[in-house]
Amino acid sequence: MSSKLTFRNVLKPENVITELHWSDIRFPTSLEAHGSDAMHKDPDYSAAYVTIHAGGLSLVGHGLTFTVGRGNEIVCAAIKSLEPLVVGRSLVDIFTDFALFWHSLTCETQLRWIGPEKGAIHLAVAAVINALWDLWGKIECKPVWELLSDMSPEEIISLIDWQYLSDAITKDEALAILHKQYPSRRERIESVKQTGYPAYTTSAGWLGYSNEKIQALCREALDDGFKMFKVKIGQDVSDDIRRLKVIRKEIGPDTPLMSDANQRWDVDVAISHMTALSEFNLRWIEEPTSPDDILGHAKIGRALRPLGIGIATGEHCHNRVMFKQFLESGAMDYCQIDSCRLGGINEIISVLLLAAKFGIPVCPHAGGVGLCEFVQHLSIFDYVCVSGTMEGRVIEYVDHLHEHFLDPVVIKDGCYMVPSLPGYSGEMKEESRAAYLYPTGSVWKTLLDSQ
Ligand SMILES: C[C@H](O)[C@@H](O)[C@@H](O)[C@H](O)C(=O)O
Ligand SMILES: [Mg+2]
Repeated sequence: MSSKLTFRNVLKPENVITELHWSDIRFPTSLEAHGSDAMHKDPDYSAAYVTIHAGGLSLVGHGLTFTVGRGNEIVCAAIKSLEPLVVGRSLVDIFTDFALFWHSLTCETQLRWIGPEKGAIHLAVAAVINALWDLWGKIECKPVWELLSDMSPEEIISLIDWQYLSDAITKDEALAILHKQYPSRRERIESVKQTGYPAYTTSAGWLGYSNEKIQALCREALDDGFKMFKVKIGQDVSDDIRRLKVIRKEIGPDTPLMSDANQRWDVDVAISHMTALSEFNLRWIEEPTSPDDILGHAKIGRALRPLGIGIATGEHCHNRVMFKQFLESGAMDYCQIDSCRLGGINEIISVLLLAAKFGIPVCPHAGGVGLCEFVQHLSIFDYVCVSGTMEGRVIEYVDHLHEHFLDPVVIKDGCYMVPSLPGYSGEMKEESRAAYLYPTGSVWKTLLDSQ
């Protein structure tokens, strides 16, 4: 079979991208400490939001990348710099050789200097690529997980830029992983439609919440059917012990509980701090130290695994090359892909395949705006086409800002229900985009005037 994608649907050569728009949308979540952690005390969950229009098409692609506030200024400027690489391109050309187009964004000979494939420019790539996947799903009338799950193994691997991967995974190995799961895809689609995909909630455990708020939110989450929780830690040991006691009292000693330090510690401090918390039966410590410190994570992992604590990381992992090193060196027990930090689905698929090869479960990061909406598609695809299992896997859930989306996630009994509308589920309501536009939208006008 050819590795180039063939069109099942209606695209024509004249469907050329005519407009790429970006806007700076921010939600004042810091007012109530939603999303707060040991390093980000005042996050305003924000989206550098992109729309893509093409000639002869009424459908519009919507995408975003996530920041926690002022970073939006820089990411929006980076999206603007990508505009000449996107406008004027034909959709048929993009989708028939998506890897080539992806490479043209990440390897543009002047822009690549400020990456390559990391930081603001890569977040901007993610916003554009997310919008293109949304558009593709809408054109093919399928939710993105289904668009992907209807592709042959050869088509799937044609989406990936294979540069820098061959020492860890070859195309043949990737094909073998995908072919192994191919015959049983239908059974898994039926099963995930019935049961949904398990979620854990972080919403009860933000660092800035009082004891009373944590208690109330734990009870609410248990009533809603959540069976797994995550808590923010990392200030000082005694404060963490206080918070962990409150949570354990509410959820019981055995309910899976994960912890997240958001890069707070030096390596040795991480080991001693987590050793002091070992009585709380924590399944993982997430981002214990600098997200770039692969050897440091490996060292922490060696010290904490005997205590039953695994290492989770990935939400700040720049690209497939870093994931390759984390996975190959045994520095990661849970692989937390981020839908907006990696350069969109094309790069994420390569990480899913690496994780499958190294036998590490993928548990996506979703603590942000729109991230839950995106990552559900990725985990369902992983289950159907790549890993073939939900064993040890769980998707993060945060209970914030879903009301602003046209196709928000649906959680039942602690599980994500399979999305059914065409696209990537990240389209924000027009009125929300207008109200939260920074700094001129009505919500910000009122807030800024009152300060
Ligand atoms: C500032 C943000 O809320 C982070 O704390 C959040 O993404 C977090 O790391 C998470 O794992 O959900
Ligand atoms: Mg985290």
